Amino acid sequence: MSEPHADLTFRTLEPGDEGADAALLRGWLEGLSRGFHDSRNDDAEFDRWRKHAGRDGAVLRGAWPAARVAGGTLPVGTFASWAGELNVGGGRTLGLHMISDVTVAPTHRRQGLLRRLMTDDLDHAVAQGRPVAALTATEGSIYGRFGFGPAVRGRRVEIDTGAHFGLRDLDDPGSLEMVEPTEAWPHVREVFGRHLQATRGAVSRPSFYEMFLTGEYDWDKGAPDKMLRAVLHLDAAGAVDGYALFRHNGDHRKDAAVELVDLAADTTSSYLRLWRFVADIDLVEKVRWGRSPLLGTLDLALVDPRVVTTTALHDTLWVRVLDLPVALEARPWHADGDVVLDVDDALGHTSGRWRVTTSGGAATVRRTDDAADVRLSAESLGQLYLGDVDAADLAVAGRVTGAGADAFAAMADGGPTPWCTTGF
Ligand SMILES: CC(=O)SCCNC(=O)CCNC(=O)[C@H](O)C(C)(C)COP(=O)(O)OP(=O)(O)OC[C@H]1O[C@@H](n2cnc3c(N)ncnc32)[C@H](O)[C@@H]1OP(=O)(O)O
Repeated sequence: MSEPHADLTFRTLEPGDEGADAALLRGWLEGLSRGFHDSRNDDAEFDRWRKHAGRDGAVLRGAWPAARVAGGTLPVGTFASWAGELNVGGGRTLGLHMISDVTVAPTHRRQGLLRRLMTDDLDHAVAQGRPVAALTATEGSIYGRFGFGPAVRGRRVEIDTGAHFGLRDLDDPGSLEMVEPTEAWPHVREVFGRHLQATRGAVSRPSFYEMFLTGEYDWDKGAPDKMLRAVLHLDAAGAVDGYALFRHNGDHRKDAAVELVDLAADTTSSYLRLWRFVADIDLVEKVRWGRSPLLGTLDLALVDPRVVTTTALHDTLWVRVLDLPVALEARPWHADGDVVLDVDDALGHTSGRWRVTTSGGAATVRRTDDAADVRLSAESLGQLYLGDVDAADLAVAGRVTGAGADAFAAMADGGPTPWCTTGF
């Protein structure tokens, strides 16, 4: 039997490398667009994409078929990754391997091409010393087999900002200023940077967020985002400590609504004042937001919680542990204890038995030959890693087993619930 994929050439490309083959890069981008059913890209779009992917230091993997009828630059598989940061709780961030742009052409689907690209890429992540990998998924059925679990969930909400909207206590010494999104951008970047350091489950933003949050270009529309608006919140001393980016949906009748694009703030009073602002916009009585936490400060500050309707609940971040001791020692723990985990990891990165000893909120983790107290898969480990799902609930579902499951759950389970407002 011949080698699998013997007819394909596997390459990695670095868009940030000036000497990279521009024709292959262009082909890679077109392969990606084809895979996601997007339109072709013009020269300006290619330049824009390359600039941002280059700034991220992205590594692009692809599989190219031998040229037959076509010119040979379009790959039949695409896969991108780069280094970022993940807040793992307890005020700590870890190096993150961020994965995106995964496509396989219809001619080559279900022949193990994604498996090959994923295996190569995770090996690369380990070689780079990145302890955790993450992605956002198009389908829930793809990534569990590779050790990723849905680790952060979020909600799409519609908020009735009419007569029933009211906040309990809003004692805000600060003020608001509407500015152009490009003027807001340096502040948006700084406030978000603090949000990343403070929020469990938050992920650093890829470079393309600048284009997206300044309205320079909306990739979905293929045009600048001329409807984007920005407001900054300033504290009593005049320093920017919060922002909201939003756009009106263009409907000036019954379905007039504001879509909240992004909102972050350093303090609760700044956060709620920004919500008050968005809710008070005239001629609009609906605000929609796709990045709401499962239960957030706004929900708890509302006089009438029923003004919030959850229109969708989704997984926002899939996580895969690559270096188990580094990952588990970085996250917070909630009870002292000592258990031996036996992890079933089909790709091998976290396989085997590990003694986890917790004391005073911190863990030490060592490889061991001792008998296991707890058994779980790499996928379950990824799912419970940030605390979105309790180990106790996974135990009830039969996904964390063994005599030490209750002890492990007591050690691992505890807030806060993670929240991620970054898509990639
Ligand atoms: C992070 C991101 O970018 S998410 C975006 C994912 N991409 C898309 O949704 C674009 C459209 N889909 C595709 O391009 C392809 O179908 C891909 C990339 C999802 C899968 O690529 P393929 O090369 O067909 O996957 P591959 O053959 O390596 O499959 C590996 C395993 O996953 C399974 N699998 C692959 N895709 C799916 C799926 N969509 N649903 C369920 N199982 C799947 C295969 O059956 C196989 O299982 P096995 O190991 O038990 O035999």
